[in-house]
Amino acid sequence: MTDETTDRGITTIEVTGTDAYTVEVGRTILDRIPAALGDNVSKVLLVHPPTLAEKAEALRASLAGRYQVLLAEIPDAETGKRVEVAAFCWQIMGQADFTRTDAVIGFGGGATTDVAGFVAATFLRGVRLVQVPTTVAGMVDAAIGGKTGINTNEGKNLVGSFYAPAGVIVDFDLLDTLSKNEILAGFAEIVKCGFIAEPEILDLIEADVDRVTDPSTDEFRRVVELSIALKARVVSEDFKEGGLREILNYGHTLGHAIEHAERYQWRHGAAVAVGMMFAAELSRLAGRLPDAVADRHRSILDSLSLPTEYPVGRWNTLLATMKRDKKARAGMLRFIVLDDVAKPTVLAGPETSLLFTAYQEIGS
Ligand SMILES: NC(=O)c1ccc[n+]([C@@H]2O[C@H](COP(=O)([O-])OP(=O)(O)OC[C@H]3O[C@@H](n4cnc5c(N)ncnc54)[C@H](O)[C@@H]3O)[C@@H](O)[C@H]2O)c1
Ligand SMILES: O=C(O)C(=O)C[C@@H](O)[C@H](O)[C@H](O)COP(=O)(O)O
Ligand SMILES: [Zn+2]
Repeated sequence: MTDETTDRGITTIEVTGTDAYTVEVGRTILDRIPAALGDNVSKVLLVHPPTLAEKAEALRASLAGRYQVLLAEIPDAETGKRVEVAAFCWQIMGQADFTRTDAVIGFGGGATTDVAGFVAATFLRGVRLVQVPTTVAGMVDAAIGGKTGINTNEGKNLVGSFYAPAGVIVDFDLLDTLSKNEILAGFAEIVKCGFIAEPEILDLIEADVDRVTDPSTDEFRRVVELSIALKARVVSEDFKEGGLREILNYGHTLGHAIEHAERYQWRHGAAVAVGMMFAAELSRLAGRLPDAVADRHRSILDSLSLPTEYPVGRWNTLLATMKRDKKARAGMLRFIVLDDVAKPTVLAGPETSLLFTAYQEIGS
């Protein structure tokens, strides 16, 4: 960390590996974007959703002295994660004669950074990418680790690539317009980090849920930084999800199937919350997880007003979609389950009857 960043209270978290980069966390730090972009960049595509138009225009103006900045306003949330939207961005870059020394900035929630990352990964087979997340889910998870992607009619994130950003700037000032519901949805990924590896997160949520979910508090910063540091450690060791990285998918097998079944009208965090509850029940019924830890999932998710139930009649649809989960192998479903807090493992090929019993436990 340089003296300049230390003096400004910026936390730097390193992601190591072939394409190493830094995640910088702080307040009022968007002026760190040029350093993250690196040298020789002349054109920048700033990808953002309509909700962030004002903030994106301010960012464009602040960068305009150094770069030619083109704004790409894309549809909001999951409607932005479509191939037509990627094609819209490719067209802007093609018409502006972008070269391999030009860059993309993903400026938005996880949906925006996922599609911006995919655009950067694919245009000219890869241009520089800086992620500037504006939601809690984006800050602790989506902007870090290089999973980029879009949805297809058949399922969530079915097309994408692993493509590391050149840097990630996490500026808490950007959360000033984010609704409490969206903050709480982002907490599903933080709770995930708590159960798979960082029990301190669970203790902090249980100690004072109002303070921990308030972006102005030290507790909020602590759980965000713990989550980022965990993600950085995991993706540094296993960028392309050969093994360890699968733990970050806790709750996502059923969660993604719910998002698909709900035509993306459910927030990702809400679907992952139900998915984690299901995975906890599955772990318990498989004889691995103590009842108390499964119950702890329910009480923590309840305290964050996140859902823990789903209509029992939807099972067949969800099961069919889960077969397209990226962890599945040759028709065999694989789930991340827990042996205890911070002890994640893989449950491969569970009996359909066991899955259905676990689902009944969360059925409404
Ligand atoms: N690549 C990864 O590793 C990874 C990890 C986690 C989640 N994801 C993906 O991220 C998405 C979920 O992320 P999300 O919860 O950020 O959803 P999102 O991007 O849909 O954002 C949620 C909503 O908040 C709005 N918004 C964003 N920033 C705002 C701000 N500062 N003020 C006001 N409104 C704002 C958005 O316009 C949107 O309506 C999903 O598509 C999920 O699959 C990817
Ligand atoms: O970074 C990862 O790896 C994750 O699994 C993080 C998840 O929170 C995220 O939602 C991710 O996009 C899911 O990836 P997928 O491979 O299941 O599509
Ligand atoms: Zn997720």
